[in-house]
Amino acid sequence: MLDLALRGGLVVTPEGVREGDVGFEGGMVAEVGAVGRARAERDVRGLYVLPGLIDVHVHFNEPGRTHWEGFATGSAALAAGGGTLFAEMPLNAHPPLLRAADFHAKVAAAAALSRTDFALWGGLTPDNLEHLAELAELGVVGFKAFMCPSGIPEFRAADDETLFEGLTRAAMLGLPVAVHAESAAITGALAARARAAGGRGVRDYLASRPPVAELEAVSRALYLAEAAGAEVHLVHLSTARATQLVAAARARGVRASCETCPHYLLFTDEDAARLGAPLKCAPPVRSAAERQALLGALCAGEVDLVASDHSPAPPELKASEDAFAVWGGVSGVQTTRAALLSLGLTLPEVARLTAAAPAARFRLPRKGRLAPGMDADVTLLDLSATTTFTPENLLTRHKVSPYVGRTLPGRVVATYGRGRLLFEAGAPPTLPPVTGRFVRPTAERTP
Ligand SMILES: NC(=O)N[C@H]1NC(=O)NC1=O
Ligand SMILES: [Zn+2]
Ligand SMILES: [Zn+2]
Repeated sequence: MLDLALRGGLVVTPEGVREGDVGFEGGMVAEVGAVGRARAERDVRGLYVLPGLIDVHVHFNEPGRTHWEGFATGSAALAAGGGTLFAEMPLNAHPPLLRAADFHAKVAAAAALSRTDFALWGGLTPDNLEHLAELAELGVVGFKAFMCPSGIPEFRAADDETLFEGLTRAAMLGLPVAVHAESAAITGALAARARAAGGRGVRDYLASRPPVAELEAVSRALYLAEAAGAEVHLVHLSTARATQLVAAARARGVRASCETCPHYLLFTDEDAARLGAPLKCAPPVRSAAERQALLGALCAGEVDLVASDHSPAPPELKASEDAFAVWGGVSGVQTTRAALLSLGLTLPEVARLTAAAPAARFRLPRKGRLAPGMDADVTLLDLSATTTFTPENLLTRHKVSPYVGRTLPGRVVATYGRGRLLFEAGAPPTLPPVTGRFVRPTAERTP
């Protein structure tokens, strides 16, 4: 007998939408279609039933900067946006995750506080090449490197030599390297020049990180990965041309993938000038023409997946009049699917970009699809409703976000993680306490 039957929903897979039931048993999907008897029933007629969102790029900043976000609030906000798993970046926490000794405190905190399941990225910096193997052993999904300053002094940028050596080692360990690709030489020189001339405005900041800084660094990362025989994942691409560089590299056999973020698809430089600090990020949001081209690349299948790059900070770090001094990072862990739906993407496309593709790319076992034997990670979505995001319904620790005041399509009615209720719209915030589990990637498949 099933534990729970969701009856009569519109079940979404990357292949399409079919009316049917979904049955849970022992935390897994047991049946899809017409399912048998269950101890509990939920009528979900008229609701879309999607695989839980997987966000492979968040900064929850715990331990050490829990006052910036933390696992408890970050994962609650993720679940409220339909999310069931996140992969957390190694930086902004203190210490950053650079060696085995940093791992245990982080896993303990996440296992105690996270509502959703979680995976972890290790770091790749000039300080920890000798520690990549021990991090792989502990189950990180890959290694994150910055080609420019990260904003966190204790997480140093990888010079080309470090990146090449790190890629070589990662290849031997069977893990990908995720790269923040902006040229330090270009952005550093342009920022110094602007500041010397007294530039402090949003436009000055945007001009200091032009598309060519991304394109040059993406090209370099792809060449280094190719020479090292490594898997490389280009994070938060902000231009269509960068996604095309990745697609071209893949066509010549480089094991490369890429992601973009909702803020590059929804917002432009005009919005940055108007909204200021909530929309400051690196790379920055682009012109309307660049935004349109990136959306075209996404629709043409040149982007593997979408992640939030949720990187919040306390309001006082988002308050300076100097655009260069403001913390760079967008708070968006709760809004990814609403944002994608506002762009006209179909539900199967959304399910692919936010669940099936990230699970497959990072080899997350039993995640990303609604099928028998997979984890019962499910979002119930009412597409006849909209959501207006407010400081009250955003469950993040801080409420500085470019999405505040925006009305976007759909309303998350409930989220289940391994069959347990993680979020229920309208329910008091005291849902039964549940915590997530650490997810390690499966071994690389031999070709
Ligand atoms: N350190 C950190 O979170 N940086 C992120 N913020 C941002 O806007 N881009 C990033 O890489
Ligand atoms: Zn980054
Ligand atoms: Zn990031």
